Amino acid sequence: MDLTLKGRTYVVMGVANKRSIAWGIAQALDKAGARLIFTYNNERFREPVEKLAETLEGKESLFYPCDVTSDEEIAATFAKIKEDAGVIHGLAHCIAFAKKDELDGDYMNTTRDGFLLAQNISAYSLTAVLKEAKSLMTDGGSVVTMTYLGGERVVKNYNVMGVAKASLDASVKYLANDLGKDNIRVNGISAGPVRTLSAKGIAEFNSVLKVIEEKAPLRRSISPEDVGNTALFLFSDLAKNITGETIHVDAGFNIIS
Ligand SMILES: CCCCCCc1ccc(Oc2ccc(Oc3cccc(O)n3)cc2)c(O)c1
Repeated sequence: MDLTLKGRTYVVMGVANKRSIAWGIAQALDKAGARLIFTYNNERFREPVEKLAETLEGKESLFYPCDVTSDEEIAATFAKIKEDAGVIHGLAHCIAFAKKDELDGDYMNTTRDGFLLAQNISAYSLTAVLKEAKSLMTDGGSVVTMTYLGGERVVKNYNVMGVAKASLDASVKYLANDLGKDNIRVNGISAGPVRTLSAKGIAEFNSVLKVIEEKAPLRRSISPEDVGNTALFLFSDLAKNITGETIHVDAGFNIIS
């Protein structure tokens, strides 16, 4: 029983650039010997992701477009992955979006469109992806998605994304229940603030990062590598009886008021 993923294949969804949490996860899985399959939202991301993948130890990475708002595209992408790779052993879902102007000010300003968009991309997409991906996990599997404290309690400005993360957190549990009989585990990682491309969409992000470094029990911020290491554990056999769980990788910030 160990942390090696040699001979296993994982899908990593949501690498945008070298600062992405998804890239931290990819690097950890690569170091553990996994073969990686990357999906990206649109062609704009294909080249940067392929360039990053060239720096990995593993040289058999595969790349596919996947706009998670399209059921047809998800089905087509996983059909191609099934054709090209056959079996996958897990999937990292690092995808979320909300309108920038709804990540600032009063939550009450959320529009019906903005609410549904955030739910569609940041929460339902995990269910939509697993509908297609589960049939490729014939050896069982492990699924990890990214969540945040703002879905458990009010974090200023996180607003509509917090409600979407609450929806994602509940989805993790219902999906874990449905997929347990197929020996597929579903867990969340609740990461502390990381300075990513996505974080740029949140008002006053920098001040939240500063508060963490001053108030978190461990008095420091976290890195994509920290998240990658926890994801590696959740994908490994060491976590074989953990499902429906969310692990906070946030220097302990979630335990304080
Ligand atoms: C006020 C909260 C500070 C800590 C936020 C930590 C965090 C950082 C980034 C997170 O991921 C996203 C992903 C998409 C997203 O929506 C965006 C991002 C950029 C532009 C845009 O129009 N929408 C907002 C946050 C996330 O879910 C949580």
